[in-house]
Amino acid sequence: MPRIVNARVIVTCPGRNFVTLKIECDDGTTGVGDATLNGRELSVASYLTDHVVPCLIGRDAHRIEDVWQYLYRGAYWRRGPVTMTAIAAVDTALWDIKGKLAGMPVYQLLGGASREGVMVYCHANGTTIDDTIAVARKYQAQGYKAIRIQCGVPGMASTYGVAKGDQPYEPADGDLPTEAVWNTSRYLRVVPELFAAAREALGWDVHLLHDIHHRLTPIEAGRLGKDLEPYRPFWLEDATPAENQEAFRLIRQHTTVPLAVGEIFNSIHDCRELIQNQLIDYIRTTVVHAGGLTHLRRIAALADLYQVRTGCHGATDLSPVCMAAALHFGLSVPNFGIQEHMPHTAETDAVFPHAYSFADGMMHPGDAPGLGVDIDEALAAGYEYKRAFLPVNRLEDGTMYNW
Ligand SMILES: O=C(O)[C@@H](O)[C@@H](O)[C@H](O)[C@H](O)CO
Ligand SMILES: [Mg+2]
Repeated sequence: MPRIVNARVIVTCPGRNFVTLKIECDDGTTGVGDATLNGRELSVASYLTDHVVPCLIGRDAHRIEDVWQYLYRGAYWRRGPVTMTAIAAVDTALWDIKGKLAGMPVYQLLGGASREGVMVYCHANGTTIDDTIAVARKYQAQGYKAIRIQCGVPGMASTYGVAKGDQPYEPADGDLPTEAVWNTSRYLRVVPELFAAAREALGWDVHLLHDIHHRLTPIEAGRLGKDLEPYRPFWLEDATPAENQEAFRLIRQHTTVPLAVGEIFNSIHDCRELIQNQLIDYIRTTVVHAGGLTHLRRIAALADLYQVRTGCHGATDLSPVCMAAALHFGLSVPNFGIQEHMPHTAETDAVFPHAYSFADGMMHPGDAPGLGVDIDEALAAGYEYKRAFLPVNRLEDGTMYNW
């Protein structure tokens, strides 16, 4: 029986902060789990160091389900992004260990491959519509079959999803939260123009996605959905804040555009009504924030009953460890929809050597035993944590709004 003898929480910042849990067994086998929560990294690092790691030492690393239940029920204060990210890191690391001990890639342990590869979507963004289309053309030429398009809003200094200059897009951009300003009516005017231009330039053989990022009311989202129907979006994401899952009923009444939600969810309870009432088409929960592979499989199994497909979050503030785990999951899960893929920087990839690969619009986790990813601890040690907050967002009259 592989007994857990050590677990290290590694905080590193190769251009942006990542938190990784590395679990070590008495036979030397190790496993890694992503524990990164953008803007709240140290909360999870402390939760793991102070409240989880002491309870892991001496446990049987094979008992993934029992450890999951121990950490979930044993916390008493259930759920929440910090707790579920910490549990996810442990869960992911134990699946990595189990795969290594079995000599099999994790997707084989999850039931084997259900497809040849995992279709991914990338991000095309630009200050203007033309800039966005130019980036989208580049990705289309690289073979991506699905592209998320986001552009600046005329009259607004900045907007969600649009990088500054030629820097890679990184929202956590300040030692304290930067303040953005939002204007819904300007936004509602430019997005249909963006989609019209994108269809004109890119044609119909590419999936086009868009992230509203929690910024519309349900009826405004219904309006935008209606306006975009002629352009057949693959999905509209985070149309409205989803704490009130019922709100999506109103959007559904006004548009047939597929809806995706869930990157900020951390358990099945956040999405149960949305799924059971078929108020969404894709569930975005991901390995690192929704309790790991063990819980994500439960969410996907519920979604499958209601013809809801997966669309896991995959931004660059989720580490390559999460990306690897998501690809094993995406290769195997029956109701796979699509996987987000924002390529990490070379600096980050060097810290997290991995086996996953991209070709012809799809990714594959590789066949290395376990997850096929690790953390180079010596390299990681050279990148000191640098506090960074996600922005806040206000309306033009100063009212706090959703970022
Ligand atoms: O769909 C997405 O990728 C976005 O919603 C993310 O970029 C999100 O803003 C960040 O992950 C927040 O840290
Ligand atoms: Mg999003």
